[in-house]
Formats: sequence, structure tokens, C-alpha cells
Amino acid sequence: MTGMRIAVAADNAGVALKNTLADQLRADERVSDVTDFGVPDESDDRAYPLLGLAAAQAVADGEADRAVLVCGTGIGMAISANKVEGIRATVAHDSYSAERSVRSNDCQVLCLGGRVIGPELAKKIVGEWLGYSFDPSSASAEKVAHITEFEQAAPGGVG
Ligand SMILES: O=C(CO)[C@H](O)COP(=O)(O)O
Repeated sequence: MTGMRIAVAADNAGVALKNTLADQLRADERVSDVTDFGVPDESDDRAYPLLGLAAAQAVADGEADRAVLVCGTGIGMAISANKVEGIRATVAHDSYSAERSVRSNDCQVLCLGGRVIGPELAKKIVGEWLGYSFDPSSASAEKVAHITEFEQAAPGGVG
């Protein structure tokens, strides 16, 4: 079985944590490839939207399996990534939420706040997160499918 391909990106508030996590991911035998979208030009104020959207698009396009996105809080990255069709992104700064983001919500994108969480806890969460997978036959699948149906039917939504 080939390993997971992970996209990583950050704005300037998240770059240190992103680099720490990218190193960890490269050393993880469950990961076959880490694509680093880097950090934006210091002069570009659209840092997290630009790179959050780009990394999420790589997941949506099948170029990466998952993404880890880091900004100050993780919130801007999550909002940005969720604008890409087919992407489910969340902030999760605790083990349980990170686990459920995959097992309940089939999230492909984990967002973290470099100004919120320390590197050791973030590394632990990312290491655990890699080990989780979504069960498409689980009771959660129908709920996630409804969100996808809404997204694909928009505008107007589904009944
Ligand atoms: O955390 C951020 C966005 O969610 C970002 O790192 C900082 O954003 P800003 O407060 O708008 O500079």
C-alpha cells in the first residue's frame, strides 16, 4: 500500500508550526509525499486564503490525499479550505475532535493555530490523525453525503 500524500501550507503566523509538522510528516512511514505550499510573500496580505485555497484545491483535484494548514488560529485556513468544492476542513486542537473530524465528518483537511497550540500537542494530534480513516459504511456516511448533495445541488439546496 502506498502512503498518504499530504499538502501543507501556512501564513506567517503558522510557518514555524507548519515546518515542524512537515518534518514530522516526512519522517512518518505512513506518508509517501509532503507537498509544501510554503508561505506567501511577506507583502501579500492574502496569505492564508491564497495558500489555504491552493492546498485544498490540490486535495480536491486528487493531487494530495489530505492537508494540514496552519495560520494564527487555524480558522482562516478552515474557512478558506471549505470554500473548495468537495473539501471538509476543520480546526481541531484536541485529540478527540481530530479523530472525529475524520471518523464522523470525513474531513480531509486539518487546520491548526500556530498562536493557539504548542508544537508537541500539535505533533501528537497530527500523528494520531494520520491513523484515522472514514468508514463509508458507517452511520456517519449518510450525514456527510447529505452535505455533499447540498453542495452539489447549490444554489437552492436539497430537501
Ligand atoms: O489566524 C489567522 C486567520 O484566521 C491569521 O494568521 C491572522 O489573521 P489576521 O488577524 O487577519 O492577521
